Amino acid sequence: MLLHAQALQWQSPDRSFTLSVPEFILRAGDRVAIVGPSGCGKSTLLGLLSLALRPGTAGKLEIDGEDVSPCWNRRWGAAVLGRIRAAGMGFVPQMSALLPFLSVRANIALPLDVLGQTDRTRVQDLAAQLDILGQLDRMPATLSVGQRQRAAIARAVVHRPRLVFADEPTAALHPDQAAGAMRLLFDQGGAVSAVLMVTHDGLRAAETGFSIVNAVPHAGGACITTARIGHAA
Ligand SMILES: Nc1ncnc2c1ncn2[C@@H]1O[C@H](COP(=O)(O)OP(=O)(O)OP(=O)(O)O)[C@@H](O)[C@H]1O
Repeated sequence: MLLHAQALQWQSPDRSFTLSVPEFILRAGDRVAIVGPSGCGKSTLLGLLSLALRPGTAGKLEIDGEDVSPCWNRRWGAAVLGRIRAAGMGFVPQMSALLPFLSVRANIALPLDVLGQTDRTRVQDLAAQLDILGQLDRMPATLSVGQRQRAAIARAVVHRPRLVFADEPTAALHPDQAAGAMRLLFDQGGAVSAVLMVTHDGLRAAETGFSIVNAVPHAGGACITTARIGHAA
């Protein structure tokens, strides 16, 4: 299993919202789309599973067979989590969050730089596939929202991570571009990687081949599990 979460919980600081994740499994080759109403905890789930948000004390999260839960409570933990993220994960944030002081090309290449990889043809290839070749040498502030979103998609997959997380990656795109971008995410890493996407476009996700998981909202929170798509342990 690439990722196995059990009994994870997250509570907002004011305790008004609790997300519970009884079980969530991503295996190599999985392509999963989370759908559900605004505010029900979809981004929070991505934050938890991508090691950006600290879960409550109970529960367990294994990445590639390694239990990372203890990292949250140890001094050395942040470095371990950082290494796992840098080498094995890619993330398309809801707001594209490109670094404003780097060109689009340098933004996309950033994960390669962090890992000490020098092959730049991949940056060019992804930019061509996402139709932003002409934007590579511009600064993020000069791009449209949709162009920035496509650059963020390229940055998330450029280092061929085994776990790709994407938070509404096509929200700002024209339907034709959205279809292409979703397909590109779907095709990333083939059978050795998993892609977990949050989207309000469940129809397109299903057409592309993603398995759909519904967040189940309830008073004061929501529950999200992959058990229902046949991944019970
Ligand atoms: N710091 C915070 N304090 C209080 N509530 C918070 C905080 N952070 C998040 N929440 C609550 O957590 C819930 C889940 O938010 P989240 O962003 O995960 O929802 P979402 O399903 O991704 O929404 P959307 O589809 O609108 O992006 C929301 O109801 C939000 O109000």
